[in-house]
Amino acid sequence: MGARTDMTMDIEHVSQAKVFNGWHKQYRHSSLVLGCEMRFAIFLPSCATQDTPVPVLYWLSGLTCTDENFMQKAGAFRMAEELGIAIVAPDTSPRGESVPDDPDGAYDFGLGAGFYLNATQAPWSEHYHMYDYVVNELPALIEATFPVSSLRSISGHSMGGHGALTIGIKNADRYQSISAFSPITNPMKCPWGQKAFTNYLGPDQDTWKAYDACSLLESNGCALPILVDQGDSDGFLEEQLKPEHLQSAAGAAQAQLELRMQPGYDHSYFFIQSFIEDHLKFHAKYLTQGEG
Ligand SMILES: N[C@@H](CCC(=O)N[C@@H](CS)C(=O)NCC(=O)O)C(=O)O
Repeated sequence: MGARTDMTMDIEHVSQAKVFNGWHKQYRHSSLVLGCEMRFAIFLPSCATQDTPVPVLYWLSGLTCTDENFMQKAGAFRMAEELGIAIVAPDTSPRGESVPDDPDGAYDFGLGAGFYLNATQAPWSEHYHMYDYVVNELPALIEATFPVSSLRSISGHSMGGHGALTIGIKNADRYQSISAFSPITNPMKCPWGQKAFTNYLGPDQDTWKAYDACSLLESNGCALPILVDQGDSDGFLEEQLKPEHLQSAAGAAQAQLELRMQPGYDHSYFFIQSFIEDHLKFHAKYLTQGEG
């Protein structure tokens, strides 16, 4: 079944399940900015109606993920229902047979690894526009289709933590608050980021700064509150994630960053599940209680 929106786009209902009195639903739609079919998931708390629209937390997942990892593993719905917050989880890259992938099939580039940027280099530049998708196209579709308000916050994990930080820092007028679990904080200085940026953006590192949270803090500062949780037993911590770089950049920019190192936790959704309620309550302060 297709529900026609104001945006002359059809969205196709894929699945739904009642959870903690709210609803988890998946949809497929044709993305204009990505040039392919995309699937996303939404959790709608039971209080969401046309008369009482709810704010939305956008969740950006990490390498290899789809809309399903967070929704199935994070354990977020009991608290999202209690707080009256919708959660939207997009996919992590454009998808489909016409979308190019890493030539060696590696997990850290191409499909499942869109890095929430707009690629400028062929062949990636035809479809890989996850920045525009997350910032503009998806919220417009969500707000035209569901009983939600235009109050938004953004969070994510690993590559998605990089996405949440960079998108939030660059669009402080569109979001209320930013959080991240185990984010890639300084992609210009780590192997995952250097591989992705070289391929998607080309060799000129000046163009990389627009998608590097530490560079963006240096050039833009950040007016929004930021919460970051990082496990100290995360196998990617030193080589890829570098939270100390974010802390220095935030300090220099006088940004409101709370970085919490969590002893014994790794990079998995067990870690996210352990602290997701803190992140939901953090965002609720700015989404539903007018702080900020
Ligand atoms: N060793 C992993 C690396 C990728 C990875 O750790 N992905 C993280 C995000 S960076 C994730 O959330 N994986 C999916 C999950 O745990 O559900 C693999 O090859 O799949």
